[in-house]
Amino acid sequence: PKNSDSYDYARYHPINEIYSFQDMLVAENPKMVSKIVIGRSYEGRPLNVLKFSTGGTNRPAIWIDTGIHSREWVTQATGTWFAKKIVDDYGRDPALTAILNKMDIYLEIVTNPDGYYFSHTSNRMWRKTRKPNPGSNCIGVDPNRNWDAGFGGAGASGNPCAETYRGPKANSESEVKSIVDFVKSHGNIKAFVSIHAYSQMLLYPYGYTKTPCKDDNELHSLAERAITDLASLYGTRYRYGSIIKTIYQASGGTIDWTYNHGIKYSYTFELRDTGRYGFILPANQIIPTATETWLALMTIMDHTYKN
Ligand SMILES: CS(=N)(=N)C[C@@H](Cc1ccccc1)C(=O)O
Ligand SMILES: [Zn+2]
Repeated sequence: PKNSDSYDYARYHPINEIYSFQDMLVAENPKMVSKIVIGRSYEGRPLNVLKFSTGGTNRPAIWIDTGIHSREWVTQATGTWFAKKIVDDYGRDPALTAILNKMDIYLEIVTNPDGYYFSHTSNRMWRKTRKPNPGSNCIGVDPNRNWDAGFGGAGASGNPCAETYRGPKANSESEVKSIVDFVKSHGNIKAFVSIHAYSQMLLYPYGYTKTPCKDDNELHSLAERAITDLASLYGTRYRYGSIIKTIYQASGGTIDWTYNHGIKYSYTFELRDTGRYGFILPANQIIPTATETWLALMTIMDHTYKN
């Protein structure tokens, strides 16, 4: 594609096309968009983060990641659509413009590049990273069990062959450690949204314990508003609540760590669908999914901006 207008958002793209989309978007919007490489994957691919900023230094920020589970292809596609939406809506949509005049947005679209490449070339259903596990023939760690939050507890596996293998220790995966280091060095992130698929859920901490997080009430009512706004477009229905109560117990999850690190507005989305197509969501649902999810994301970002 020649530019970000001719890029086909209604199609799934291989990793090289997403990477060139990122460079295109930066080249087209040099004042607002920049690309930060926060680290490298196990196989050496750059971990690219797009930064959307209208000025200032180290402004309060919102983090969004997609594709940490590589087979959840609608999420990387949605992240690509979000990137274009942000540059298109700044200066046009009053709510987004107000947010970007005061806050920065960081967006990591291909959060597990090795897994994403492997899901295109070898195994469409690949979920984990692609780092070999010493002493095992099985490859990969579940990057949504590798965080230092209830690490190693119930809701993750110690078996390298399991899809939910937690890894030998917290932050063993560079794809995870790179985000941890970025969050720590930035120090001013106010909202952290990690986007998965599928199930149609909006989840908040905790996954590793039934004990409600201290902001449970606020996070619950914000989630309710967000999924109501999402449903307003096509009627897509989401369940919402804490991870452990809404989906299942899971330890070492991303947003449990970000929440415990002080980022109050920590959410995980599980996008479409509820199992008819599952991870193999038809490409004609990419744009509807991205568009309805944007409404919920805007609700969360607006609340963050106002609080
Ligand atoms: C279908 S799925 N794998 N995206 C579901 C996802 C649920 C979850 C979300 C947040 C924190 C912990 C767990 C997981 O098992 O990793
Ligand atoms: Zn997932």
